[in-house]
Amino acid sequence: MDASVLLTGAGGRVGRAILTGIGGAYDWRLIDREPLAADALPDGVADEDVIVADVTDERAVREAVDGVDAVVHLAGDPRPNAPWDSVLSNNIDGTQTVLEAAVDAGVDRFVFASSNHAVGAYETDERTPDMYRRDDRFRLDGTELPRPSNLYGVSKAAGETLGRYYHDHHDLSVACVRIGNLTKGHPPKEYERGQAMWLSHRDCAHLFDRCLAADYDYEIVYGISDNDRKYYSIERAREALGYDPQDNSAEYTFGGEPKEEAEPDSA
Ligand SMILES: NC(=O)C1=CN([C@@H]2O[C@H](COP(=O)(O)OP(=O)(O)OC[C@H]3O[C@@H](n4cnc5c(N)ncnc54)[C@H](O)[C@@H]3O)[C@@H](O)[C@H]2O)C=CC1
Ligand SMILES: O=C1O[C@H](COP(=O)(O)O)[C@@H](O)[C@H](O)[C@H]1O
Repeated sequence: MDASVLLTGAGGRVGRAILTGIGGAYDWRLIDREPLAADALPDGVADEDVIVADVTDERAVREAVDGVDAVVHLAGDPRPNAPWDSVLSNNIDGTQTVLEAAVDAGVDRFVFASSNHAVGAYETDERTPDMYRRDDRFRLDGTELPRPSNLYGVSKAAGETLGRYYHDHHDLSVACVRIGNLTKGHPPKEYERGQAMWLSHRDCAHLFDRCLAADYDYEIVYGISDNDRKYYSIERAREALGYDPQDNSAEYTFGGEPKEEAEPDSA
């Protein structure tokens, strides 16, 4: 029998990438505060498993987690410039509400959509733009302390810490994925930083699949493709989760077009 998974924020960009890639591999329950488009639903999801609710609504969340094996928690305000009242409610309170309900319901694992913005302040004037380039050796590996870029990044660091708390005190397996820049079809165009932290749709789906299948306690990993340009290590994701990404922004021009075979990367 397939594992049952609650996916929060199912109608968004990351949710759609996951459902397109691994929609057939799990029994899904989907929650989003916006109604989900019919074409966003994997085959076979029953109407009662598609829930329109806010993740700060404790009663709705408790009903939603009842009976699932795992939670993939994506719902939140994804804007790097989001104001404090929004990230406090949607991202921090929402994450705590889902975690508390998950442990009370006996859920085994929790996968949290963290962000590059939890560590954006490592990108100092001294390091940039060199760190975005192929031959630069600077790497963050997930063991460093958060250094958020903005209040949104603070909310993601808070989510990681909430995950740590619920893991330590309630024995919940928790994987925090510091997602880079998810872009469909090609890396972000003419954006060195974005190309260094590109996460393709198929690598995104595969990474979240590994988060749902591997055995771990508490992990913080980077969610990027195997880009030649990178300043995030993906070694921990490989080791702890069995992540094996297929895409690389170097296979595209700076403008985002697929390169001809054997065309060298100039950056
Ligand atoms: N797209 C990206 O490149 C990255 C995304 N992330 C994180 O991944 C998660 C998903 O991001 P995206 O799919 O890009 O955003 P999105 O805005 O496309 O999707 C978010 C979904 O969550 C829902 N939502 C928001 N607040 C909610 C609430 N309080 N209750 C219920 N549903 C709510 C929205 O209706 C939307 O469908 C976010 O937590 C974001 O911070 C992190 C790093 C990069
Ligand atoms: O966390 C996020 O990061 C990505 C990439 O950040 P950016 O500053 O390079 O745009 C962003 O696109 C996404 O909306 C956000 O949730």
